[in-house]
Amino acid sequence: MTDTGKPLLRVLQGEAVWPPPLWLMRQAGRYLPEFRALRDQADFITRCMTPDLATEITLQPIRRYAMDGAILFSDILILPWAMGQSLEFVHGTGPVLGPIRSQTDLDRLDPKRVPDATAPVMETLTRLRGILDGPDTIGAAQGGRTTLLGFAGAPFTVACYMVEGHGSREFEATRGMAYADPLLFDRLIARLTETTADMLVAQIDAGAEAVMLFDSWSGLLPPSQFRRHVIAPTRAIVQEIHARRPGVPVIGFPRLAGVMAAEYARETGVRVIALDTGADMNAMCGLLPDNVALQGNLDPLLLLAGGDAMTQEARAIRDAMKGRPHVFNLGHGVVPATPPEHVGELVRAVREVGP
Ligand SMILES: Cc1c2[nH]c(c1CCC(=O)O)Cc1[nH]c(c(CCC(=O)O)c1C)Cc1[nH]c(c(CCC(=O)O)c1C)Cc1[nH]c(c(C)c1CCC(=O)O)C2
Repeated sequence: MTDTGKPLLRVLQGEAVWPPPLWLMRQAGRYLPEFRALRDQADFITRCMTPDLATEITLQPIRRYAMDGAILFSDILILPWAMGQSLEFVHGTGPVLGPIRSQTDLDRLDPKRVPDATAPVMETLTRLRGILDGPDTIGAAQGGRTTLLGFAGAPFTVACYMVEGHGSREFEATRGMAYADPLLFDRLIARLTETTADMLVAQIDAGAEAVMLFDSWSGLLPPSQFRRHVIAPTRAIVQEIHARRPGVPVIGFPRLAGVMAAEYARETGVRVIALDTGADMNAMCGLLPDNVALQGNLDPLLLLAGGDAMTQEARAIRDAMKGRPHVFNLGHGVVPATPPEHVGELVRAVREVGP
């Protein structure tokens, strides 16, 4: 099958496809027993940096559910780690980093390290693309339908973890720094903008057919800060990718951005906007240019609950988007307690079209 035959890639390029292609954020993860089995073999960073393991983990949900998209198994915090920031994933706590609070801290980071440090990630993408499009593996079993997605965190969300040094609900140290030392914060965002664009171009060269920018905490910012730290750097990254690798779609996920999501979609140049659970997809359609595709947005907790309520809501989202370029997905990641059978039911419900 040629590239243009992949349903997800067609939608990412602006075409309406029925029924819509689907994949799920965090589709490779703790809810899968086969993921938990590999989890004991190595710590999280080692799993991301070992092509054998990262390739296998990426493919687990593709084997089970024949998803239309395979998203690279990695993390948004691999970029600061590759620049030299200390990073550890602590069981039960999440990521812990040596916080960046001064120009001296920022100067210690070295963007020149990124290509070497992320070489195993690129190797993983190249292997995945070979398998997904290859003749005698799961690629063939699924008719080569699966699109390979690369990703990065968007600068603001990555800066949240870099400055705070750990996860948070409010990221007060980060948002405080943006006001108290705007030049330092701008320099951090600028450094992330450049390194993120370079890393995504490298992911495309290694085999990614589209890339996604996760801006999970963009919704914490008021409009003026949202324009400065979310829209402007995202636009710069999208322009750089489009200039250097024309035609490769970028998916943007400005989580919790509310009404600012419309301005984001218009101003950044993303081909696809991923909407969170709280967004009204229909209302958003009216605010978007016709050539911007939508992705989303079933509540991950409805997937956890399963049953008729889930399949009905999934079909309602799907049917409301009929005729528009739409990628079916969740509004945020699969939660770890989700029964894998519910994912199977969801995939069947979205793919079954009535007479
Ligand atoms: C904010 C953020 C991070 N990472 C990511 C985001 C943006 C999306 C979102 O808002 O969820 C993105 C991400 N993280 C991971 C992927 C892989 C691809 C996928 O399956 O979606 C992607 C795309 C793997 C992961 N990243 C992480 C795990 C769990 C690691 C484990 O326990 O094995 C996985 C599968 C760890 C991680 N990584 C991060 C946190 C806060 C944590 C700890 C919380 C948690 O455990 O869920 C940072």
